[in-house]
Amino acid sequence: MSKLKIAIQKSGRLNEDTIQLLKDCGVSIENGIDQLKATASNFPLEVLFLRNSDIPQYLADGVVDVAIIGENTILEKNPKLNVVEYLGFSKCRLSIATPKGVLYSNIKNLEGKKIATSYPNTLMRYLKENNVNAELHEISGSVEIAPNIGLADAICDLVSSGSTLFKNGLEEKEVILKSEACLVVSPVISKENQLILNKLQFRIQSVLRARKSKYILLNAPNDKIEAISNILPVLKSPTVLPLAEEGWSSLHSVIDKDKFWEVIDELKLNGAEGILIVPIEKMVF
Ligand SMILES: Nc1ncnc2c1ncn2[C@@H]1O[C@H](COP(=O)(O)OP(=O)(O)OP(=O)(O)O)[C@@H](O)[C@H]1O
Ligand SMILES: O=P(O)(O)OC[C@H]1O[C@H](OP(=O)(O)OP(=O)(O)O)[C@H](O)[C@@H]1O
Ligand SMILES: [Mg+2]
Repeated sequence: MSKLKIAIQKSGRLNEDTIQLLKDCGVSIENGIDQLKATASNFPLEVLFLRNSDIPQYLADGVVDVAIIGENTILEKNPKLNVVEYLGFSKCRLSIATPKGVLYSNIKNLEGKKIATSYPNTLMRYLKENNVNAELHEISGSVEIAPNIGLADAICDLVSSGSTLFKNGLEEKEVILKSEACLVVSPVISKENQLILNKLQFRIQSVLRARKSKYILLNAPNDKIEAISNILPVLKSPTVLPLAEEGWSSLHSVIDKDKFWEVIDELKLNGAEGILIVPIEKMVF
């Protein structure tokens, strides 16, 4: 039977969350520490542990069928590749930064300047769109040091908390793109493996949906059920079950995990009691 070949990062920022996602999808992969290839024991999947920068080419050539990788790497190496799912982790942005205090009102200020970056293609595209000519210096890491050693006037690199910029006396001036981990498919995936990918993607979607949601249970007087149902930011109308105590019911529903705190006071004002919020493992539609 055919196996879907998936590329994931060998080690680094994406590795742990990627393996956790596959685990949450019920896919068990056991690889020794130095092993670069592993086979799932309970799903037709072969996992290749690779360097991020090599993955776009392997996708284009069909050496792997699919990959979990930062969208920033795809946009830099091969923007034509097809992103089929955003995965909600490794969120960061690609930004232009200059030394603190340097005046900067817009991208035109970079005309004729030197910019150090690990993202020359993405940056060049952005500069071209804005009709700016600048000199790019490609560096593979520690880009933030470039202005301090006189190598560049500005940098273009990934930012998340901003602490690397801060530590190097730099200020973020312009966001070029926002990125997160995503699922990317090879343009030459076989029909057979596309069917396996559909199954994996269905599982991923169920896991991601569950991560965004919580299950809410609360007790309420019967005459308040309608008011409370109207407040709850739910997918469908809640399940209402009678309590042993006359005139009271229990309401159950699924809510967006970020919206709960916005409505808690209103729920209480409308008589909700004994509110429980519990995690959901999978949400299958
Ligand atoms: N500070 C950050 N916060 C959140 N996500 C980040 C951050 N830095 C990088 N990322 C994301 O994680 C991905 C992997 O980054 P990492 O530094 O682990 O690998 P790399 O050095 O780019 O690649 P390679 O696997 O080739 O060594 C990046 O492409 C980006 O999508
Ligand atoms: O805004 P922050 O939270 O400080 O994160 C930004 C830093 O994180 C990444 O580097 P990483 O730590 O992955 O090191 P690397 O350059 O060796 O990949 C990125 O290249 C920045 O330097
Ligand atoms: Mg990095």
